[in-house]
Amino acid sequence: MVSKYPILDNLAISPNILANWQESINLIADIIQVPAALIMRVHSGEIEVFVKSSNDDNVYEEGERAPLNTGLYCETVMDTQRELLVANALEDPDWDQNPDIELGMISYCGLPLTWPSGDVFGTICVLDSKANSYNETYRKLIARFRDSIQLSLNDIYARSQESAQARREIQLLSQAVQQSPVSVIITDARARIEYVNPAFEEITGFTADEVMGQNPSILQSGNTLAGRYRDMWQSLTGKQSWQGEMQNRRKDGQLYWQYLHIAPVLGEQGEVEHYLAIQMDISYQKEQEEQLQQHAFYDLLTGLPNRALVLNRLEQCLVDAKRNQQRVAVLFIDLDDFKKVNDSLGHEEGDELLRLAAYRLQGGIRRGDTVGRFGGDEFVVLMDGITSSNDVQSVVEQLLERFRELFRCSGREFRLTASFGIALSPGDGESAAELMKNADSALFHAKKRGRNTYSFFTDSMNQEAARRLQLEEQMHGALDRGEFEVFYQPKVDVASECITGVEALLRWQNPVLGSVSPMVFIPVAEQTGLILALGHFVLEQSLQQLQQWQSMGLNDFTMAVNLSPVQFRSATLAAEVEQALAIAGLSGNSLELEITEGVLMSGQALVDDTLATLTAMGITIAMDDFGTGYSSLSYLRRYPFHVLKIDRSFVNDIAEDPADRELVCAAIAMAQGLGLKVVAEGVETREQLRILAGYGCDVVQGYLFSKPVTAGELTAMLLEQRKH
Ligand SMILES: Nc1nc2c(ncn2[C@@H]2O[C@@H]3COP(=O)(O)O[C@H]4[C@@H](O)[C@H](n5cnc6c(=O)[nH]c(N)nc65)O[C@@H]4COP(=O)(O)O[C@H]3[C@H]2O)c(=O)[nH]1
Repeated sequence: MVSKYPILDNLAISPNILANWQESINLIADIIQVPAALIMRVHSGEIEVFVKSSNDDNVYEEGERAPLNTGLYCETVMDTQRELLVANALEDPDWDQNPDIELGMISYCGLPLTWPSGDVFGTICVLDSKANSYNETYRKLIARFRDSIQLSLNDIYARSQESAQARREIQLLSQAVQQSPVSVIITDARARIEYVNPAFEEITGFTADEVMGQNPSILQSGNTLAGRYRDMWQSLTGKQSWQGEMQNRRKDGQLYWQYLHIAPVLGEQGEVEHYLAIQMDISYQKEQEEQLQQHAFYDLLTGLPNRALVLNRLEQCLVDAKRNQQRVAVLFIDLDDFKKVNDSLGHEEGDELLRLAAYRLQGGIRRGDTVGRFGGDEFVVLMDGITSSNDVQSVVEQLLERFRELFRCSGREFRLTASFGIALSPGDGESAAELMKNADSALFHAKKRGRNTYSFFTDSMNQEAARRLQLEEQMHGALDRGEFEVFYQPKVDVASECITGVEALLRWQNPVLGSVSPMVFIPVAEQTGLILALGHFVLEQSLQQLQQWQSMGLNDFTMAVNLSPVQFRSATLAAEVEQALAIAGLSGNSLELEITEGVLMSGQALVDDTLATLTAMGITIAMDDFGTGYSSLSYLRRYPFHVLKIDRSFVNDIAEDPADRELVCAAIAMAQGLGLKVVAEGVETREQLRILAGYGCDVVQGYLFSKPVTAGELTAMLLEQRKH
């Protein structure tokens, strides 16, 4: 049956409140002295005796229900929502038929009870078996009890609303947990699993049933450091939450990375009742991270630690070494002439060779030491736990030994050596930066000593490095400041002792460093790249000078200009020379270019092409410093040389040293056999000249005739010669 009022009869009334109401109803019955005081509760189509006064003569039974629409007093109260007072039903034609009369109840006084929502609860009422007008005091009393019951109803209603809200929230939360892509585990206080969500099942491969009651340690991979678990339990037993990364194992044995947030759930007394763990599978992120790490800290070509990681490890080694009162060695390694080999090999094979060199280094160091690649052909070895330099020396010698074996790459064999610079903490530096710098200086020194060797750092190298730095600083902008000047040294025909040519030699006069030898600044300019601008300057200046001399009628000699191997790496060299000749208005016949073995060793096609173009322009090509390299002879045959310049180191001792004499004699004979003109450098004495003339040397150059001089001085010399 549909109720005629909005009713809310499903809300439970707690036993506490019921007990309260019972007391109130008993009190009302006592005070007003009636056989029945009642709280009635409406249901759909019925009304229930909800609480009744417990006096013996009460004719109503608790829980007893009567149908509505039967003319009950209470129904009228509920209908009108007002107080009803019937003093004597028997005498009241409106009430003389009501069902309570049958129970002997002929008077009634009642008030409505409603929920705060407006739904009807029922009534509070008193009934008497005799006529009763319920004076003002009684009616107020009933009203006061009604108000108090009404307050309870308000409370019950509010709380029911709250718990309904809470229920809704819990429902929502549990749905969220169920559907969450994040794995959720709830355990009891002893870490036995009580709940896992579907994401857990999916990530771990375990079903909820399989893990119930188990410890989450079933997921452990054995790869997470014990310290991490200790750390976690320390937080949890301290009732703190913990978060971190762990590597776990799925049911099928596969490893995965997870980010874990675990928190204790505390009871009302503050004791741990559960643990709630949330896990995210971060394997993918981890993989990305590792890749980034790999890129950031490892060299892609060789897989060795890169500069950043090596420096990092060095810092760490230095801290440990200080604590243990031990030393750290830094070995700076550079592959000798790798550039040339690389140029002749091509990129891929060059890379392969670097990888092979990296393996050799790796195979020659002690376990625990670090080999890193600094870029290019530079490597670094870090050795800790060193007590003396002997420890390092034996390792370096072993490494040099490993490099003695030929490298095999693309079916070819290569000899590739390495130079080592060594610095040891704390003597050669306390910081990573200082040690690296000093190992680098030592390497520079080893290179200067002829490569394929090693040098320990010394203080004098420091000074050398400082000087080099100063040199670089001063060289910067020196060309624009006009600090460079081209000097000229005559070349003299042995038979006539006439000047048949001049060699352009660069001079640098710096306000801070004074006069700097080209032996010193040319290698630095080659390394910094400044040689390109310097080379261009010399070419331009010397050709313009030659043009001036020619315009003065001094035209029966050539101009020799030195070219650095670095200039030969530029594809535009031949064009540059051609342009300089054109600007000076000269033909190629008046120019001689002196190149060293270094240019040819790289063996690249570019060198062949450039030399061919230059020769085609009528330019004379001279091999400079003959005798100082190893393969000069084969190069002589292979390339289009016109002139051979015998290095002054052989000429120097020619009068005293029979071996040098032999060598020079053989060189001249061979050059002549190949149709080359021979120029001997560094002739200082008549005796040397006599010997050279005896061997058939064509031209000499040296202090005997003149040091390199300014253009003005040489003009005077040329004019003087013309007179004779
Ligand atoms: N002791 C002694 N030395 C003599 C004698 N006659 C000549 N010399 C020196 O021998 C060197 C000959 O030049 P180099 O072998 O081409 O050797 C040159 C050359 O390799 C390089 N260089 C000089 N100018 C240039 C340049 O413009 N470009 C390039 N790429 N290199 C240059 O620097 C080197 C040294 O140049 P310099 O100091 O001018 O030294 C010059 C010259 O001054 C002598 O009788 N006794």
